[in-house]
Amino acid sequence: MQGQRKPDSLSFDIAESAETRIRRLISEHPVIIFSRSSCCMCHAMKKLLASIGVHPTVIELDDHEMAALPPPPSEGDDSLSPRNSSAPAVFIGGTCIGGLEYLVALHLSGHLVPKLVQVGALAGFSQAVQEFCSQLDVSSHKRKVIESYAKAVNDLAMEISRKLAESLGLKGDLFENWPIQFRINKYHFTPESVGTLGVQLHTDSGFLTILQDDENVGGLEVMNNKSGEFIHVDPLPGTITVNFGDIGTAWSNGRFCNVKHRVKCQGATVRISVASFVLGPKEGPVEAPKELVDDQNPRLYVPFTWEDYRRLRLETKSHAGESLANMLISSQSE
Ligand SMILES: O=C(O)CCC(=O)C(=O)O
Ligand SMILES: [Fe+2]
Repeated sequence: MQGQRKPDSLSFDIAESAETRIRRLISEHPVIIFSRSSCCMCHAMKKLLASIGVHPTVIELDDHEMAALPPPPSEGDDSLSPRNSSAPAVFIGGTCIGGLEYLVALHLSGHLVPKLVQVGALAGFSQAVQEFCSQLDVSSHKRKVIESYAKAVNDLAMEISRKLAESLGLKGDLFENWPIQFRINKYHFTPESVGTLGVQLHTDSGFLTILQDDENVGGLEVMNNKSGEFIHVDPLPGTITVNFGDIGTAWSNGRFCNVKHRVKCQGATVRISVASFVLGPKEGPVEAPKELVDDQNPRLYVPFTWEDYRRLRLETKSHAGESLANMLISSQSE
């Protein structure tokens, strides 16, 4: 076996020197930590990276191999002590960052996350959140607040969606990569606005919405589909509102009801709400799972993508779910 097989990612070829092996591993993994076994500093580094959504490769080395690690760039922060050769070291995008102190310092300076984005180590929603923050040029404190809010809402949305699917007898991570879009609504209501609509009657176009409504100022009204009457959703601090959108109705083969709602001004004041929309599948069409289709429940909608559906809503200016009728199988066979 010696020297014949090309070593795969984490394997160790006896013919490779410690230096060659380390160089190879550094080049193959965007984020990698070298550490002696059971090191609490390595654990702390892993925890810090995991809190940002990055799960580094960790390689355990013996003392001799640790000494062969390349040093961090010399222009590092002079206030930090030089790296101890037996302490763990993290490499990002092929560059040695150094030990725990250096990693924390990089994070506190706000440079860690952009570096992780740059080397492609942040996946899915984490990357989207980082790019969103970079466009707004927000401070590192605000970036952390947005990051933790996005992560909490993302986790909650996935948990609620999973439970809803379970309630229909479906298992698995069915909504794993479905994008989530955030919207912050700020209403500047004046005395003249009282009684007028801040948001016209609509359904949300996606699968599910998590709405964190203003804790003090009411105005959200939900329509009862049967009677056409409006129900006031009064502010209740510490709670969120969850409703289905059009994709929810199509995906569930008509079992989940998209909710018509609006916002009416109740007083001259500023009102703020944060809506997080679980849209639809990232790739491929929205389609009711086969378990939701049988003789009693024939398939209602043709497969369609969220983007196409959204375009149709915009083009036809139909905001309250009317476009779903165009997607009915019965309407297409006429
Ligand atoms: O501001 C609200 O309470 C509701 C906002 C809303 O319905 C939306 O953003 O889709
Ligand atoms: Fe809405």
